Amino acid sequence: MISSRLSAAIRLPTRRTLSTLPSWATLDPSSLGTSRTPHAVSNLVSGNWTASNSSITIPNPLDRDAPAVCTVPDTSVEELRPFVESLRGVPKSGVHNPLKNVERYLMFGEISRKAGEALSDPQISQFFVEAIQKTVPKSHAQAMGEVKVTADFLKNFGGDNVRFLARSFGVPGDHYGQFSHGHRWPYGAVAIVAPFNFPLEIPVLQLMGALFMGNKPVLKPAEKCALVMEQFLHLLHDAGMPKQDVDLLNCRGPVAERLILDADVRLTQFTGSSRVAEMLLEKTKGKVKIEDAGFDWKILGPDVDHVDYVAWQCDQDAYACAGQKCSAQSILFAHKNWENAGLFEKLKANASTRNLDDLSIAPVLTHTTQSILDHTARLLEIPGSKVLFGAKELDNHKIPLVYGAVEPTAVYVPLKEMLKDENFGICTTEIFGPFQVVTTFTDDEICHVLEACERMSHHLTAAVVSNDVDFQTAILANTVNGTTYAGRRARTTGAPQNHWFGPAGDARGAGIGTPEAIKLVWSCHREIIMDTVVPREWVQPKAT
Ligand SMILES: NC(=O)c1ccc[n+]([C@@H]2O[C@H](COP(=O)([O-])OP(=O)(O)OC[C@H]3O[C@@H](n4cnc5c(N)ncnc54)[C@H](O)[C@@H]3O)[C@@H](O)[C@H]2O)c1
Repeated sequence: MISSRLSAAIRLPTRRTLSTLPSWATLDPSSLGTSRTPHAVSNLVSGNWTASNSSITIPNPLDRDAPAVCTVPDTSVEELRPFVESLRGVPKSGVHNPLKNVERYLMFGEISRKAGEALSDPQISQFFVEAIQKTVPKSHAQAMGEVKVTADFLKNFGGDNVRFLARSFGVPGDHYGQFSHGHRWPYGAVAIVAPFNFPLEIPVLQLMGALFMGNKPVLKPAEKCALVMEQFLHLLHDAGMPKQDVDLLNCRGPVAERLILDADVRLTQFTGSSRVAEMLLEKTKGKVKIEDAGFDWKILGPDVDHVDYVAWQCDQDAYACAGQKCSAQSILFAHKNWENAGLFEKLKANASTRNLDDLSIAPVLTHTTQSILDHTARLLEIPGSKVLFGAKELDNHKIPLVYGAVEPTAVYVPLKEMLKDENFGICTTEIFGPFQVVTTFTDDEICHVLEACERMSHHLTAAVVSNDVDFQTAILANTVNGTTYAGRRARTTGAPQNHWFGPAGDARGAGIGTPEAIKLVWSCHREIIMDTVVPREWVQPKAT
């Protein structure tokens, strides 16, 4: 039965007492999707929690017969005025900058430290794990990983580390009294549009970056998981963040777009599909930094070793979180030596251990079962292609029909066929689910593998699984993906707080997580040239 599965996977306490809930919480995650009166998520604008005239009901993603998980404000364009006024009240010079309200750098260092400590508290981390799992089902380990990365990120920016983000530099001038300073300057009113798949990590890392650099952000989370960030804002307020510092807008996409245009938002950081990214870029005339679709490749080089390890990592990269990571392994190029070593059988065996009971496989929230099976069928029209495993609906599930329920799937396509113009597009289309394309190559075909990487449209993550330095260097030197792992343990997934995560090869690309990413996305360069001393002996020269 689904209900017993759910409680096992999510580790629901049978009964939660008030003392086990954080003092700031406005919901009990264990009651989400079980209560006939679902939690109603609120908006936050200019420091006030508000409701909208109508709401969106978020179904229980694991059980179509169960009560809704929550309702989310369906804010209409007519209700945007307070949000527009809040953002229009923010000067272009931001809420703080290196010359204004500098004490706020320290204030955010302290908020970040406290929030990181809070999120590391076992009761609070479990609160967020459950809230994540109820909205975007994923295994306990994956949900806990998301919470831990977020907590570690927040702890990284405690103390003076927020002000260090705004570190300036100076260069001596041409004459006495002249000196130039390069500063990191905020944009003022900014927006963050976040996707559903990491309900906590992606919005928190971008939101804090925006705040650290002196901006006032409005956050628009994905509808399906909005309750997670609603609760996190309560945590931030408890950690000392003024309520006016962040607005939270819950609405459908086009309404958020209206706000961004009407409030003259100076910069939007968008994470989500390429379709929406392109549309927003066009409407805002380019004032968007994007983290969009990931079609991520892994190349297994000729040097075969540690086959079990590599098979395990391939399975995790393709199917953890039901493949709903933008960094998920979308295509595997395996040297023939790996096929001969039995890699594909091991991949199949690993995938077969995944099940709904522990959420090692889970609902797909942006494709239906039929659309994934249709995509598979289209790939199978390519000569020589075949199903390695999967390509079936999950057994015995109650996932709502608007979502997808498919087994971990791998479709083999011959490399030469893949490269044909009529096939390349479909072979390199991101399916945001437990789905990958697999192909093989020989030593003579490395150039074709590189050609495939060159022709792909998105360059987010990649992995070169090889300790053969010649091979590794040839691949790394001729490709561009922004976050690329190399070596026997290389993976495509992994966006911890300690390294850059983001695309390369795209002038509009954003990054997330590190000081470099924060500075790049959330501040611009301002040069202030001090020129203070007119020489006593100055004589007016001829006009030029
Ligand atoms: N590159 C990355 O770091 C990264 C990370 C996570 C997800 N993704 C990508 O996100 C996609 C899946 O996420 P999704 O289904 O939530 O994406 P999506 O584009 O459907 O939605 C993302 C957000 O945009 C909002 N939105 C929709 N239309 C809008 C509009 N016209 N104006 C403003 N906002 C609008 C949505 O409500 C949501 O909050 C995948 O393609 C995945 O690869 C990328």
